Formats: sequence, structure tokens, C-alpha cells
Amino acid sequence: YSKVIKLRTTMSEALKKRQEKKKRKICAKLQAYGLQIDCNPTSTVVIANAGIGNMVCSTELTHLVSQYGDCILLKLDGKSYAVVQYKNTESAKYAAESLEGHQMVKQTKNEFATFYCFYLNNIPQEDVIFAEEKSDLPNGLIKIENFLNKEEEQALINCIQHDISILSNDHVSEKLKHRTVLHYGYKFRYGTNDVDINNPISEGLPNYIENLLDRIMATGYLPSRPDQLTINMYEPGDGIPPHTDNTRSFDGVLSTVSLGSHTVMNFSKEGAERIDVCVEPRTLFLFTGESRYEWRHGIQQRKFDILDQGKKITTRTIRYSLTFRTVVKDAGKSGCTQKEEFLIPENESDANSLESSHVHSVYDKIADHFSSTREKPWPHVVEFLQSLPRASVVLDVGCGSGRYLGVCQQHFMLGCDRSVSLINICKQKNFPSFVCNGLKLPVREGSFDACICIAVIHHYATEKRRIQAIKELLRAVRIGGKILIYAWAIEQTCNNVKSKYLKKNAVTSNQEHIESDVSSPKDGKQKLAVHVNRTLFVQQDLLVPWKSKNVNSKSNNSCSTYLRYYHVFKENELQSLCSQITECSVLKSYHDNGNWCVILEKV
Ligand SMILES: O=C(O)CCC(=O)C(=O)O
Ligand SMILES: [Fe+2]
Repeated sequence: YSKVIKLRTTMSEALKKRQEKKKRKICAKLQAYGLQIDCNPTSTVVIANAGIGNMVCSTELTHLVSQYGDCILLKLDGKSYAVVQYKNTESAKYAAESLEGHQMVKQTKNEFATFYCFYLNNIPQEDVIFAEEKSDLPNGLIKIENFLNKEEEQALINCIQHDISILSNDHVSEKLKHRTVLHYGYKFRYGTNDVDINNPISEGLPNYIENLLDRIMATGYLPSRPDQLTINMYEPGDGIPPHTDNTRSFDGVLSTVSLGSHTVMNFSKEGAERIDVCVEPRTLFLFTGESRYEWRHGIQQRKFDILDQGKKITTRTIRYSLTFRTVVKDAGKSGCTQKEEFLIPENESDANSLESSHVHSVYDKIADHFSSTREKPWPHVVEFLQSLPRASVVLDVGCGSGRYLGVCQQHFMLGCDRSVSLINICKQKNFPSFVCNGLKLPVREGSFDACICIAVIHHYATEKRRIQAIKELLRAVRIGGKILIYAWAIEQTCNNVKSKYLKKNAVTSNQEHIESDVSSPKDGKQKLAVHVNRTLFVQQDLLVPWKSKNVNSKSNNSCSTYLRYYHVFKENELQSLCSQITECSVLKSYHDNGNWCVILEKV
């Protein structure tokens, strides 16, 4: 057994003994769960305290464990451990030794989970979650099978059946023509496919879904905790017409948990082949990116489904689905019509929904066109990368479609971005990259020699968030590590030289000009101005139009305007944010073509 434990040599003897004792206890617990712990390294690592039950973020964990080699994260749901299957024993050994004693911040509490690693000599067959994105799903749809176990499923069904059977003020139940629905938090209005934000149901979401919702939050995909729940009950022969859940009323990611019968969900989108996705009971679907905004989903009214390419016919029984949504509180915030009014956010929740509707979802929609205009690297950014010691490990936070990921072959470059569609483009280019929010980077402290963050932090809608984004960059690099940040400047001329952005005015006179909307206080709140492209900025917080061409369509006729939120920086503002952060030393600060830039060092 002692071969399993490789504790760090720096530990004191007493601490080492305590750890060994603790580890033996944990080992006994794992064995009690039926896991066969092997004294010798195998290709399967079990990490105690890294399970969904420990509130560890699965996306963060996935990125962490994959640093040591090709692997699949198998999670035994509800339990307090994770199982990682590596391609070979060597990688597994590397991971187990590196992750021993690793501490990860838990999702919902301000606490750490301390990892203990063991080897398994059997891969558990029961209750395994493959948190893999499958290629036969619409882009952005994340399917996690066995998200809950059978007992949890039955307990939820019992609660739902009880709610259906009683008339109560805390939910609204309705028998529709082709299914029965229950609404919590807000009543869903089928005529307009929205909710009345002024009329919430006072009881909120039912208590019995809180644990489930904690677990959904722990996946790390949802920007905020949902406040509306629709439960659909489908009898055999029931269905739901193809639709896209209203993006004006509901923010960001949707999550749906299935209980009872299997079903088949059909995804459709103009110009794309229909995708039929088999929905097993106990599966969680996260509708992100394209699957949320561009695809319709529906369920045909049938009593049976034909699966496995016609080989299997399965009869439907009663199915329940729980769809969690987050209601947009200021109804004018989502979507992209310019006539609506938008306010400068004053709190985190407003900032979160503004970023979701006017940054994340816009980039997901304009990704192809955006990428085609962002190919040429900026020289001073390349210069910074080249100034780093050879073979540096560099993280590009907000890498977009990978503009800088291929420019410096002498380094190891890793990219991340909040936009699923932009990361898909990086992946097509074979750039190592992943999706995450820069406010919470799923990386270990000090893992990088350097970070770049180009044209990203101007998309955070409060100063607190801009500082948090810089703090995360500092956390990601080691002491002595360098960081380069670029943010758009309100000053678009420097030493009387116009930035390229302004200069382009001459050749883009046929650009659409939307009425510039200078902020005037409205009920004491400042409005966001809609900026006129290629002109001087009238204020710091703005919506900047992006006229999108569909680069994939031959006709080039399909064109729409989206508004992206920006906070353009004043001279010294970026420096001053950095100086509020301990361990941050500003090495250099400069203006580059309409951007304020800083080079930082972690001290
Ligand atoms: O039953 C499902 O899985 C889907 C439900 C749904 O799409 C909805 O309620 O909007
Ligand atoms: Fe839906």
C-alpha cells in the first residue's frame, strides 16, 4: 500500500504520518463503495474528494486531469470521488503523483477540496458519467448521462407527482393538449413564450430540486443560478413542437434534466440536416452556444421510438423533464435591436446578464465573420511573446479564433475563450484551447510562465469584474511570470496620430450609421450609448454595433447588426486597476493603436 503514497519530501514527519492515516481511512471508504484499489499503478486513477458530491467544478477538473495525458473523466455521481481513465499507466502515474494533495476551490463554498489519489484495478461499470461532448450533437449541446442515480430520479418523480396531484399557490400546473406542465418561479406564458417579470410566483423554486441545482451549478457552465423551472410531463404519444427558448426573456445557458422514459429530441436549423438525439433518463442537457441560440428542439408525438438506425424499437412510458431557466429582469437587455434602452450595470447580476446577452451570445453568433477579420496579429503582441524565454508556457485568455496561438512556435501556447463557437474554430485549427469565463479560470495557480489577454477586459461590465479578470491572470502565472493586457482606449488618437479604427472611416463611409445615443441619466441611472463605428467615443460604457456578414453564405445577403458591450479605458485607468492588486507590478504601460496596454509581473 505504501507504494501508492508518494508524499512530498518536504513534508514534516508528523504531517506525513497524519496524511498517511487519513489516506488509509479514505482508502477504506473507497473500498466500502466497492472500488478495488490497486497497490500498483494502473491506467485508472480514482481521486478522492473530486466528485460532484464535493462541489468540484467538473470543467475545471476535466482541464486539470487532462494536463497529464489523454483521458476520460468518469464520474461516479453523487459520490465524493472522481475516476479518470488514462490511455496508459504512465500518464495515470504522472497524474496521481502530481495531484496528490492538490487543493481545488469548491464551487459553492469558500473552501478547498484536498485530493487523494489511488489506482483502480477495475473500471466501475455502474453509474458512470461520460462527460464528453459527442460529435453527433448540435454544436454547443452538452450531454451528461447518468447525472443522477436511480434513487434520486425516483425521489424527484415522487415529488413531481405529488405537485401534479395538488393545487397549490407555489406552482402553476396546466394540462396542455400534448403534455402537462408545472411552472415554478415564474409562470411560462405559452402565447408569447415568455414570463411576466413583474409577477413572480412567491414561493420560488421547490426545495426538492435544490441539490440537483447545486450539482448543475457545479458543472461550471451556468453563469447564474436559474430562477424559473418548467416541468413537462409527457405521456406516451405526447410531444413538444420545435422551438428555440425565447432569448429575450431567458438568459444564457438552459439546462434540462430527464426522468422516467427515454425519448428522442429532434434538433433542426435552416440549412442544416436534422439531428435526432436519444435522451436517456437521468441525463442532463446543457444548451449552450449554437444549440441554445440557433437550433430549434422538439419532441415528436409518438408512442415509440426507433433507435440504433432502425434496429431497436422502444416504447415510451411517462417522461418528466425539468427545464431550468434564468429570467432576464430588464426585458430590454437581451437580443440586439438598437431601439431598446440599456443601462450601465450597477451590480453583479445586471453585469452578468449584460455580458451574457451583449458579449457572449454575440460572439457565438458572429464567430465566423469575426474570425475572418481577426487574422493578422498585432506586432507589439508578437514582440511581447518573442521576448519571453524559449519554451515558455503561455495562456492566451480570450484567445478568440486563435490569432496568437500559432505565431510563436518556440512556446507552448494554450488558448481559452468564453465563446464556444470561437473555440470550435481554434479546434479546427488544431490549437489547444478550451471554453471558460475569464473571471474564473479553470487552471492551477502559477501554472503559466506568461499570459496574454488581448481586447478582452473591456467586455467586463463593472470595475469589480475587470479587477477580478486581472487577478485571475495573476493567479494563473508563476511568481516572476509576465502578463500582457490590451484594452480599447477612449482616446483614439495618440501624438496626433489617428488609430487604424478611426482612419478606416474614410473607406467605410457606406457603413451603417446608427443614431449615436449620448448618455443622459434616466431615473438616476446612466444609459449605455450606442456607438457610431469609426467615430470618437462619446462615453466609456457603450454598445458597439457589429454588422455581421454570413461568411459561409455565397449570396452574402444575410446580414444583421449585433451590439457588443464595451467599457473603453481612459489614460492611466488600466494601470490604476492593476495597482490595486497585490503581487502585481506594472513593468510598462503604453498606448498602441487605440488601445491601452500594460505589461505586468507577478511579484
Ligand atoms: O422535455 C424536454 O426535454 C424539453 C422541454 C423544453 O424544450 C421546454 O420546456 O422548453
Ligand atoms: Fe425548450
